Amino acid sequence: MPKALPSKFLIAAVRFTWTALWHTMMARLAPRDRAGAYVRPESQFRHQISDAPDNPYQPQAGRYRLIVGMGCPWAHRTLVVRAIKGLEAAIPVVVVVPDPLEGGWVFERAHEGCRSLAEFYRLSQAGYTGRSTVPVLWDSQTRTIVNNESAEIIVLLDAAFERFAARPGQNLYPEGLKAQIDEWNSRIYAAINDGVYRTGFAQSQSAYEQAVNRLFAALDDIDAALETRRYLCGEKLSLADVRLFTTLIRFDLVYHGLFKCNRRRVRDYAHLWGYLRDLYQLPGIADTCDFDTIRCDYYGNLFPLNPGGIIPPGPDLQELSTPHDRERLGSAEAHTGG
Ligand SMILES: N[C@@H](CCC(=O)N[C@@H](CS)C(=O)NCC(=O)O)C(=O)O
Repeated sequence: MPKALPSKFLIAAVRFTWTALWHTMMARLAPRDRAGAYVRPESQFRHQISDAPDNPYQPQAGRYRLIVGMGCPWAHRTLVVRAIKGLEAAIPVVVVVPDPLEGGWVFERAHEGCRSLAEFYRLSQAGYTGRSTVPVLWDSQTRTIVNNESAEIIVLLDAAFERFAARPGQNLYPEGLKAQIDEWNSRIYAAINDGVYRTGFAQSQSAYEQAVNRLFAALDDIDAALETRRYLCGEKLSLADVRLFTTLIRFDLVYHGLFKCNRRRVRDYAHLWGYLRDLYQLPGIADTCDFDTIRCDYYGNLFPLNPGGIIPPGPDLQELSTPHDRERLGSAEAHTGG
């Protein structure tokens, strides 16, 4: 005998309780404004590494550590720049993984005597109560966090470690293109990098619709722009491409399903799909992409978005390695010099 559906009283009670709990958990996971839109907290450690004489954080090989979670798109930016510049030997990486019960990051192996990233933040700044996010650029000499804002870490990795880079001269933020890169960055950040989170973390229908419309309008525009230029700023790779890449590479894998960004997939776009394959196939980049971890981190750990914890296996990403035919639009190098 098939079982009857639950009674309407049970359905009403469970709906009420689950919705209330969902809003409570979402409010912790994703702070929101009054309209239910996600508001990302500000990063709090904002020092620079440079050879300015009065700066305590001087460029040195082996002194700094990059702390990353392999699922995180913001941390992924720093790994991509590290790979493009050839800074693997100069700046070792320390990996953290999500702890589903604690709801935060923990070290794969205890680091500086800390098990969790939250303890590690407090080691750097006693009494720290903000979010313990990745990426973190850590100074092992002063045992302090230099910077925990990916947008700044990638600029300083590009500029400050030139003499330790295995591939020096790859300039991802050249003087002459700064204004153009900054313009792309602000559009891409709001509508796409943060936009997928604003879509997935929306706590009202109207906040969701606003974010998802803005996201796909931006993707449509960029797809059109990429018809005639190989990269966002023309022939040469720049930081704007790096910032777009780490969201695009996660798009069909997790944002399309889990974050309800499902109007189209990247692979449905005429030019974005070839562009993504082009970036993925640049030397060293595929090694920075850990698809299993991305899938597990998002589907397995964002409990309020996926309470059943089921992790889907798809999509098949083999095609990322197929020819993209974008060489015809220009060279694959970043700017050299200037
Ligand atoms: N603005 C930061 C955001 C970094 C961020 O939100 N990282 C997430 C992982 S994808 C995180 O560590 N979240 C932990 C938390 O919010 O407690 C950056 O770009 O560096």
